[in-house]
Amino acid sequence: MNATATILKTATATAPQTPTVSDAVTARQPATPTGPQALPAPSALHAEYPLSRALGDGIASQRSTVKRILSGEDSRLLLVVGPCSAHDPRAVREYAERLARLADDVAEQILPVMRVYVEKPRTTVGWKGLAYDPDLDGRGDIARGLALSRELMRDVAECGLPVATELLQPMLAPYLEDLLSWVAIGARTTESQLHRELASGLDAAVGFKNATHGGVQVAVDAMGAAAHPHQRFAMDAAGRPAVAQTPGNPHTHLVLRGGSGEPNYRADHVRAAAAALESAGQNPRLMVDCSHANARKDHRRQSEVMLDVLAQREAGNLNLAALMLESFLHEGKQPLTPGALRHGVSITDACIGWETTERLVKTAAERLA
Ligand SMILES: O=C[C@H](O)[C@H](O)COP(=O)(O)O
Ligand SMILES: C=C(OP(=O)(O)O)C(=O)O
Repeated sequence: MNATATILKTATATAPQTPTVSDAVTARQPATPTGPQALPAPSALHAEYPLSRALGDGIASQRSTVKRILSGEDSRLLLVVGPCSAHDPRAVREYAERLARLADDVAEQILPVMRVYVEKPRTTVGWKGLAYDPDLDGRGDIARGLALSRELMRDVAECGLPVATELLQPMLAPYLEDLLSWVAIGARTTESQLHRELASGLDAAVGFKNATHGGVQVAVDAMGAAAHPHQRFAMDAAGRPAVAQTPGNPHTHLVLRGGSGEPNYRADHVRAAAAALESAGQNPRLMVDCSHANARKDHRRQSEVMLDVLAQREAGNLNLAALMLESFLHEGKQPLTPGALRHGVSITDACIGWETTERLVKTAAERLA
């Protein structure tokens, strides 16, 4: 019996109702070790899903627009928006089409960048994202996950939207990084030297989140580390282990996401964070993540956070350069129950639905006009 069969059988035996993938993951028995299985090299995936010259130029220009907003040369608001995780490419494409239309409507005030998050960092265990487990069944077909992720990001970029993702597994970056206009290093990895080194070699702007317990200094330190050149362990385009020399990335910023269930988006938090950045000689312009601990894990509170931040901006605090929203076609979240998934609903963190998103983004554009 292979490992998949063991996982599902265990879950069925222990759970009286339909097993979810999370059940399967938590009920997992020690897997029989198998030898490593080969993955395609980054160059193979690039050849299968190439970037046209026009798309490559478009992404280069989107990256520099993002950087200009973060440095204050462009006074628009950067808005990283989209599903918590991209579990269903069809629903993500549908969302991208809607967002691309909305982006045109608000282009004078806001630059929407779409979340296409194909890796999820987990607090303990759980589904880890499209790149790891595209079939949502715990088998972990990473080769297929990488291909679907690249194809999906390319399709989103083809809609004219800049693409954002969290980079979690440094080995995954060479497969996707040419498609990215903005990158997050998440709250669980901002303190990691590997992720700081990774950020130091990226051409896209990088947001470092404050730690899950709320500490902001780790992100300030991360910005300093990422601005430096590094020699890092890497994988070359042919998939061979290599030493990469990174140039250092001066285009990084802080993301306030709240910590230990407490928000940190209010004016006093923003002032304190900007002061910490300035005293470290770093860019004080930052992003507020309206979700996660800033919304106390309640997606309905994202609007409240966004409106508060807009009011701070109207009051003159231009350090508030960017916002993040977790939003999908439909509101809320659902358990990962194979065969019973609702279209366009998150299977990780709860999201606001499309109508609320559209209303909020249009309201923001009117207020910023
Ligand atoms: O954004 C997503 C989640 O907050 C993050 O991946 C952690 O999720 P978990 O606590 O459900 O594992
Ligand atoms: C995992 C995420 O955020 P954080 O690192 O803030 O938990 C996310 O934005 O998907």
